[in-house]
Amino acid sequence: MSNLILASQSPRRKELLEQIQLSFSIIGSSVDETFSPDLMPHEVVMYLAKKKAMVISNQHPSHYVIGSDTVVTKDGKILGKPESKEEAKDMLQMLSGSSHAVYTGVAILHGEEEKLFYEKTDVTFWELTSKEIDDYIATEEPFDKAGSYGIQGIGAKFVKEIKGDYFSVVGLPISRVNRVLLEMGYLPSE
Ligand SMILES: Cc1cn([C@H]2C[C@H](O)[C@@H](COP(=O)(O)OP(=O)(O)OP(=O)(O)O)O2)c(=O)[nH]c1=O
Repeated sequence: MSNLILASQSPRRKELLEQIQLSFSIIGSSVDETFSPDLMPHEVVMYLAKKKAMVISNQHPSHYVIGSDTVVTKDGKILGKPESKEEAKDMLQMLSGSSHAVYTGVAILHGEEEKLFYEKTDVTFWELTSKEIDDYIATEEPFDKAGSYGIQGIGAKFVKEIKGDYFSVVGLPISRVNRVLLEMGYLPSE
């Protein structure tokens, strides 16, 4: 087993980490993703990232374990994954014709050592018609994604502008993950 573990069930996070040619194992971590309403968005994503990583790190303390979490924020509201078509529609209507922020938190745990960080990316959407939103929801792409869209998929056509790390919007800020692994003294091994 590789000494690097991605604690995630997200196919996107797997693809992103593969993109930078790190060798790693995957152990999905399912945790209760509820959080205190007093937390700020950056605190939420780091808290949940750590929770996901911790479950796996406790079982593999000699490994470097990466956990991550992504949310969208708009007008002070934190948007996670939609649970229904109605919720997806509400979220996309909220995002239409304006800017929102995408926060991705990352936790890298190595025994007692821990690094937590987050990236904030600003995304601006074109004005969307009700039909565009309905047609998009019918593709089912929104359902496993924070904010009800995927910038890497059909949702790309809604995006007018982005400021910050694209990969963080997809679910993992890979260049920063790589930097932090180096800082922690991570050396790849098979
Ligand atoms: C905004 C946006 C989010 N997303 C995804 C990234 C995350 O996978 C998902 C947010 O849910 P998360 O709870 O962060 O992650 P997950 O449940 O998919 O995976 P795991 O907890 O096992 O690591 O939304 C996109 O794929 N594209 C986008 O443009």
